[in-house]
Amino acid sequence: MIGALGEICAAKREHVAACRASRPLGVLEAALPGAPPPRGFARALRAEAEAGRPALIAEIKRRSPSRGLIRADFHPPTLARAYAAGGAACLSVLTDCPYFGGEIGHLVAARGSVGLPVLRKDFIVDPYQVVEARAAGADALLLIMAALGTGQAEELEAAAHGLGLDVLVEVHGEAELERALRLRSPLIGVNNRDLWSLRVDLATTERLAPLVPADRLLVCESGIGSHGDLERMAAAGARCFLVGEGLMRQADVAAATAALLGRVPA
Ligand SMILES: O=P(O)(O)OC[C@@H](O)[C@@H](O)c1c[nH]c2ccccc12
Repeated sequence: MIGALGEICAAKREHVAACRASRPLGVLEAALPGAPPPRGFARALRAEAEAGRPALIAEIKRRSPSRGLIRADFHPPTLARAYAAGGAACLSVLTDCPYFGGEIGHLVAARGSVGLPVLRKDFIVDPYQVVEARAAGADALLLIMAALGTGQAEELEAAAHGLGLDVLVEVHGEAELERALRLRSPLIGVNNRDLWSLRVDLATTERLAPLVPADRLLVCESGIGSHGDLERMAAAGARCFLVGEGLMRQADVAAATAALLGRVPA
């Protein structure tokens, strides 16, 4: 693999090897019974969508390879509470370190300060990371089809489901969507950002939404900056929305979240 995604996944494999050496899988597994029970990530999204409200997954994201530093004033528990106050249905927390400035501790801290279900947002390439996610209290994780073979994705999904984690399966093209639909997860994320070139185009969701079967829940990801963008994506058929930068750049995160959802005048 070449490009941004290839580089990140190669670095991730090395990182996982180092983690495994310092904290063997058996140690992580021993921590699982002490982890807080899963909160039902897919269930929370479905409840919002069925009530006719846009279901927001609000993301805690310090930096990114394409945008550099996004938020200097970065305190995950405060951000989690602001998102909950603004009306988010779920949280997403970046736990990748070198590229996104995250760490697993951010997820633990954010989750501990609110009652919302939390997605571990990372580049999951190894079953070790699935156990690590659940041991830290994650309620769901992301699988990126562009980074995984179908068999590998199936194996990681089975591991996640086996631990009670929900899975958001991410695609950004027709071939990836076709492979994603062979998995069991009801949550299909269409990423408007191409993870190879890092370019964002909301038309990606418009192109792929008609190809997502009605029994799956479509999550529109990336590049949503306003309530108008959200309405455009809703018109394309999305009922769930994953938003990071557009909210992370605002001084008043709770007010910005409510405005994005159209709960107060924008
Ligand atoms: O900050 P944005 O443009 O609102 O995007 C959020 C989220 O979709 C994005 O962070 C993301 C989607 N899929 C990913 C995979 C890895 C890292 C990051 C992502």
